[in-house]
This record gives sequence, C-alpha cells and structure tokens, in this order.
Amino acid sequence: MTSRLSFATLDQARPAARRPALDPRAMSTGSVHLGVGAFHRAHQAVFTEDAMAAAGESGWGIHAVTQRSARVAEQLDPQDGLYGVLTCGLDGAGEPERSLRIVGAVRAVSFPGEQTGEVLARLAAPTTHLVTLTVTEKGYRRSGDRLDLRDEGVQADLAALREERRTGTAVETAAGSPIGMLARGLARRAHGAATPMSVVCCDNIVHNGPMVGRLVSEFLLAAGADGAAAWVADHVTFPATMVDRIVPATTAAERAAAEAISGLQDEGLVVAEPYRQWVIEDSFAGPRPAWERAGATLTSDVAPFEEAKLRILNGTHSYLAYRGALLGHATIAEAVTDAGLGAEVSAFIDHDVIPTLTPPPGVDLGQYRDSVLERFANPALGHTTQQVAMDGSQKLPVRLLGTAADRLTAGAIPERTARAVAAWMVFVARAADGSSPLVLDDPQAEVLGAAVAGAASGAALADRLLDLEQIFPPALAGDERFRSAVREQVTDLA
Ligand SMILES: NC(=O)c1ccc[n+]([C@@H]2O[C@H](COP(=O)([O-])OP(=O)(O)OC[C@H]3O[C@@H](n4cnc5c(N)ncnc54)[C@H](O)[C@@H]3O)[C@@H](O)[C@H]2O)c1
Ligand SMILES: O=P(O)(O)OC[C@@H](O)[C@@H](O)[C@H](O)[C@H](O)CO
Repeated sequence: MTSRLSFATLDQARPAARRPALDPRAMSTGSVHLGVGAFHRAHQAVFTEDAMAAAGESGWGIHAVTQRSARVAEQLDPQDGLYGVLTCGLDGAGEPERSLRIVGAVRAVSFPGEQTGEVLARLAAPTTHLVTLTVTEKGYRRSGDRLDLRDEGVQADLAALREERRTGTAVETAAGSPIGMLARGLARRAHGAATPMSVVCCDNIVHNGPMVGRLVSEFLLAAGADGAAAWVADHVTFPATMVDRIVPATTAAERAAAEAISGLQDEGLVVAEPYRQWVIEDSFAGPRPAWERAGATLTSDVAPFEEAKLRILNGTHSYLAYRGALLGHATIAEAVTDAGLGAEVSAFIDHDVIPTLTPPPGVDLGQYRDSVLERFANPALGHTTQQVAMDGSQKLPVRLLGTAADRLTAGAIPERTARAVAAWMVFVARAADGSSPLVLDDPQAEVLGAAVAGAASGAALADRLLDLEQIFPPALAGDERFRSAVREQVTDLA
C-alpha cells in the first residue's frame, strides 16, 4: 500500500517531487487564512513559502480556517499540513507537461464548527500580522453592497460577539460567516494586544480589500462594538489585490498522476496552471512576507490590474462557461478552441471590454487578451465549464455588468456583453427546468428557478431575469438599449 504524505514520509518522496522550499517544521505562524480551498493552496501559500525561502524568514507559516466543512482539515491534518501542487502546462512541442511540488506553508487547519476559540485566539495573537481570505463571492453574505444582517451565519456571529463581550469566553459557532469570524477576532484583538493587522482579500471581487473593510465595520457597529470598530478603522488596513492563477477542482485522475510522480498518497493535492500573478496594494499596517521576492507586484494602485483581469479574464471565462456548456463543451479548453466561440469571445474582448479599460502600467491589453485565451486553451487543465458557471448571480455583476454599464455611458450598445449575459440566462433556464444535464449551482438558485419558470419566449425570459434587482442594477436593467440587446440575444440562443 502506498504511504501517505506527511513529515514521517517526506524523505521517501521520489526526487521528481520538489520538496518544500524551507523546512516546515521550523516555521512559526504569522498569518491566518479564511477559506482554505484549492486556490489558496495553489496561490497565496505558494507565494508565501517562496517569499520565506527568498528572504530567509520562517515566521510566515499559515493557520488556515475551513468554515463550511471539516473536509480540508481531514485532508491535511494526517499529512502534517503538507500537500502537493500539480502544475499542468505544455512543453515546447505542445505536449502536456506536469510537475509536482510539495508545499509546507500551511501549518494548521481549524474548523470553527469545533475550534472557534482556537481561531479567535489566533486572530487576536500579537504574533499574527495578517489575515488573507478566499471564501468565494457568496461567502461575504452581502445584500447589494452591504452586509446582509438577516443572514443566519451573520446573525449567529452577532449574537456570539455580544456574548463574548459579556463573558470574555469564545462562543462555538458551527455555522457562522467569514466576516463575522474575522470581526470577532479583530474585536478581541482591539481589547487585547491591540497590535495592528493587515487583511488581504484574495477573492475575485471589485475593490475587494475596501469591500471587506466596510463589511467588518458594518458588522461591528451592528453588534454595538463601536470601540472595536473605531480601533479597526485606525489600526487595520485592507489592501486591494488582483489574484490570478487558474486552479480547477482536483480530480481522482490528477491524484493518481501526482502519486505516480511522488510515490506518496496525497489527499490535499491541488492542480494549477504554470502561470501565477498577484498584484497587491502596498498598504500594510505591520510586517508582511516579502511577497515581491516571490514574484508579486506591490503597487499604490491595483485598480487598473483588477479591472483588466476581472473584465477580460473572468468575464471571458464566464462567457465561455455558459455558451460552452450550452454547446455541449465540458471544459473551458474545448470551448475556447471551438473556432466559432473563440472568435465570438475575442470580438467581445476587443469591441466591448478593452474600450472600458485603462491599461495597467506596462501592459498591452491586446497581448493580455492573447495570453488569457492561450491559458484557457491549455488542454492539460480540464477546468470544467460547469465549475466556472457556478454562482453566476454573484459573478455577473463583477465580470460583465460593469463593462455593459460603461459602454452604455460611452454611448455604445454592448451587444457582445448582452450575448454573454443572454448565454447565462439560457443556461439558467435549461438547468432549472431539468431538461438538460446542466446544473444550477447558485446561492440564488430558488429565486432564479422561480423567475424563469414558464417563461413563454426569449424576451420574457430576459425580462424576468433582468428584473432581479439583486443581480441587475435598476439603471442598467432600465436602459432600453441594453434590455432590447439582451432580449434579442436570448431569443437567438434559446
Ligand atoms: N480557483 C481559481 O482559479 C481562482 C483564481 C483566482 C481567484 N479565486 C478566488 O478564490 C475563490 C475560491 O476558489 P477555490 O478554487 O479555492 O474554491 P474552493 O471551492 O476550492 O474553495 C472555496 C472556499 O470558500 C469557502 N466558502 C465557499 N462558500 C462559502 C460560504 N457561503 N461561506 C463561507 N465560506 C465559503 C469554502 O469553505 C472554501 O474554503 C474563488 O471564488 C475566487 O474568488 C479562485
Ligand atoms: O473561482 P471562481 O468560481 O470564482 O471563478 C472561476 C474562474 O473564473 C476563476 O477561478 C479563474 O480561474 C481565476 O480567476 C483565474 O485567476
């Protein structure tokens, strides 16, 4: 039987598997990560480990938190936090090429369903200088731009913070929220060590850092923790970031491929493309890893990078996911190499997206478009259209609707963006009526299903979805030029 990856077996890994960049046993913990999914393990954890190695530091080990289920803790605990990143690229001849590195930067994983006290203590500890987050768009529990105070998880955290302030003891919350957990930890810090902290959001959301700062403040004020809110305003920074690396969900075949390379079983394996990028607003309240030594860009203005990435890469990803799935393509690589669809998304980027963007310093947006489409075409990655299609109600506003609004303001009709939005609408309708293998995996699935039920025509389907204010801002949905473009495109695709 194959041994499982752990400190005890690390020396048995075959030479083809790269070892951690520094000895994980010698690391101490300097940061907390909320939402330890695949992306964190393939992105921030890798940058952090490489930064420690480059700077000769060992104090940036990560205490990760998995809030929805204990699964990642169950994967990583028996492995002493070690896991592999299987990089799937192409060699010079265009053939799939895989390499494996073992990462050791994640030093602990907690599940607040059972370990809330441990997480709050870590967030309050003076040795913790940073919090990073990847909890998906829906994880922020927003209603419009504000924290949804009616959300059950947020309510559980508000009640817990009130109790914690009264008794000084951590309350176990099995189904809390990431913002609630973070704010409770910051409140404890404010009344304890009071050491400054930096909170780095790594989710694909416009102005992600400031958004988290606003939600934390709203939470603390709603809990009546005005003193903690004032302390956070003065001592905690929320730098904005642009994060980029394509990290699909890991499959059993990829686990087997990694095992063939290392000779060790790895339940925590993640899979990624070779490319990785991280642009971070240089606004830290205290020390941080030397991420620039691992290839990250520290800058005073992330906005142009963020907008170009969200609108070109993520907007096109969603377009390919919905249109590709409707055309029967299982993966993004298949969708983008469909000649018709490839030309369609290229035209979308050129005609609708690029005119809305300010090029980031040193970036040619035409070259950026080409590099993104080339990355999508990587056949070694197997990113499914169904995975990228998930949570459309949360993703559309970030990825497509800003482009549409900006084009309308400029007096142009964003027909190609309307087609991408229409593809989502037809996807929703087909997935909701159960007549196809498409799956509607969305926190608004019930609302969407009710909206599309019995829509008698393409125009009616478009109207019903455009009227959902939680997705389409009234100014956009009320713009007749946009509405008729979407109706036309839905009719064409339905
Ligand atoms: N995977 C990528 O290619 C990629 C690239 C760039 C950015 N990102 C960002 O990272 C996020 C996570 O991606 P991933 O690949 O790690 O996904 P994943 O499914 O592997 O992990 C998602 C994480 O978010 C948490 N989460 C999900 N829904 C939640 C909810 N309602 N409340 C609280 N926590 C919740 C999960 O517990 C898990 O830790 C993305 O949504 C995106 O914003 C991902
Ligand atoms: O991770 P999600 O579900 O928010 O979005 C799916 C993809 O569009 C996204 O993860 C990209 O792969 C990523 O943003 C590339 O950096």
